[in-house]
Amino acid sequence: MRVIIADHPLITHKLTILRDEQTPPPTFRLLVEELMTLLAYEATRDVRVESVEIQTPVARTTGVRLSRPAPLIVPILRAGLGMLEGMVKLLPTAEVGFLGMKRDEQTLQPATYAERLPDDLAGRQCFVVDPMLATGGSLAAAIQFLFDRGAEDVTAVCILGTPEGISTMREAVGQHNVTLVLGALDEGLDESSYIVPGLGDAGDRLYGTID
Ligand SMILES: O=P(O)(O)OC[C@H]1O[C@H](OP(=O)(O)OP(=O)(O)O)[C@H](O)[C@@H]1O
Ligand SMILES: O=c1cc[nH]c(=O)[nH]1
Ligand SMILES: [Mg+2]
Repeated sequence: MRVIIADHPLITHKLTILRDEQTPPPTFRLLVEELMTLLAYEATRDVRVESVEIQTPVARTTGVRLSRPAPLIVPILRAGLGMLEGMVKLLPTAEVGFLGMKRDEQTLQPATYAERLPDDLAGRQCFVVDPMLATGGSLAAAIQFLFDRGAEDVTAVCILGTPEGISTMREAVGQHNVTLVLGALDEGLDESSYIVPGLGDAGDRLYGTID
């Protein structure tokens, strides 16, 4: 598994506001979307393209367009939904699948409550988005859904990650072709397995506390 940690002052600047407990939900939502767009630049570096010939007002030239089949973006609900628009903006022809997952805060096991994915993902480039890679259980379970459908090329994008989450992912990924893009690598987990320093519960900060 290839791990890319974004190292850019604009990302760190936006992350600092995102982490601040005083930042209200409307600003938080905007920043999550903007950070996704910045991280998408790294995450789509190897997106598949094909040549296309066009006529400019001056000359004929060869450019590229996104190859078919279109890439698949999979946000992990709830919090991943906050990143979807930022990714779709850069990949407007992409299709979108959904996974709904909730980490049990006692056992730390992810429970899947929604799944809407194409049956066959062979040959599709897949992009999974979720702001938080904590223990790694949720993201590992999510990419297993994709492997089970034949996906061979998966890029996961998280705003924050931990060394523990990366280890879990390495084990889950094995020899599959997976790239993990992080906005920042944080210190680790606290006694409740929240990311430190982190930003708290991303889903709650985006959409409110519902449990
Ligand atoms: O790496 P893990 O230890 O599995 O934790 C990370 C998961 O926890 C959060 O979702 P949560 O379960 O809080 O659901 P939510 O998005 O509905 O708030 C987050 O968005 C990840 O999906
Ligand atoms: O720090 C954390 C850990 C899991 N889920 C979150 O939303 N935040
Ligand atoms: Mg949550």
